[in-house]
Amino acid sequence: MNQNNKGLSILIVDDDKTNRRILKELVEGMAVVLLAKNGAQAIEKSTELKPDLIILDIVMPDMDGFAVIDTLKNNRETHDIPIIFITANNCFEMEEKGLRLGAVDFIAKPFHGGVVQARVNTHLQSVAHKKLLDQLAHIDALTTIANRRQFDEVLHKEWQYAYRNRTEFTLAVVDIDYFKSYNDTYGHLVGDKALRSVALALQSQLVRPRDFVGRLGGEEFVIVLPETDVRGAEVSLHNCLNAVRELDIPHENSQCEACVTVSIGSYTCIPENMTDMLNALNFADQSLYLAKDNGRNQLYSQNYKQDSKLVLLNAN
Ligand SMILES: Nc1nc2c(ncn2[C@@H]2O[C@H](COP(=O)(O)OP(=O)(O)OP(=O)(O)O)[C@@H](O)[C@H]2O)c(=O)[nH]1
Repeated sequence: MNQNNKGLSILIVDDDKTNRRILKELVEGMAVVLLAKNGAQAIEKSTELKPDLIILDIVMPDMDGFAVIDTLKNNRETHDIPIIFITANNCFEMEEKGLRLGAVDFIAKPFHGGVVQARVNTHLQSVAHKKLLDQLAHIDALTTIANRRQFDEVLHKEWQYAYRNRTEFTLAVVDIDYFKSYNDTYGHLVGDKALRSVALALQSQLVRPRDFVGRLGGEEFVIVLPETDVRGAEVSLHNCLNAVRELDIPHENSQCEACVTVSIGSYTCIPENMTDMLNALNFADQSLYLAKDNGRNQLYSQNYKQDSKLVLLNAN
């Protein structure tokens, strides 16, 4: 068993039961094994379960391996899954065709068990590395919460969801108060530590699975609350204000409290179209400006409705 590949899955596609069993026995120590006995099942399971690697037979009734790879490579959901062809019908033309269609490898039957295991292991290792790099690319190194890149992706996805399903959606921008003077007073390294604590305090208040907090940059964070109306958002965001204040990080030069606090600006709406996404961020920014202007350590909440009420909640 290769510990590095833990948590990965392999889909074995073969119309022959014995082949499926032998291949399963060969690779089951390396990853979770899924099985499909024809092309249609292979496509269904790939789309639904998103395996990390597919071992695909070429000659199968109804839909052969070439048709399967063609379908998977043309689907945005599955086109990145690496595919290894395995076939008794092996000749250079078949191998070339398979590789040109996007397969990462080609194994001829009858196969040698050790060779199959070594090749599968190599591909699983590169999947694991890719996943790790992908994770790192979406995390803010200082605070360990999501970064700007992940925020952009989440915002796009959740905005689209809210637009399609006509659900309310809240976007909030959070900014640490008087952080320049915090750095000037305590030094940049202590400032970094405070940034980390604030990030984790915000994160601790977001309990629903799709709630999201990320660092936009500097001392600014962003919160996405899908399927959340203005009232629900105000409760969560007020909790965020309190959680930061309750960290009780001394800030002797803050002009609003004796500890580190944040101001939050939010905007709640049901998206009217896909292009309004940036306007929502502008509205949340505008709310933040108003919260700062009104004395900091508070939430300023706006919503899209005609009867829009502007809410100011002090943290205390
Ligand atoms: N320690 C630390 N400081 C940072 C980081 N990124 C940005 N900052 C600092 O955050 C401060 C932000 O200052 P300003 O934009 O003037 O805002 P502020 O002093 O918080 O004032 P208000 O937002 O108006 O309350 C600057 O001094 C930046 O250097 C970081 O990664 N680490």
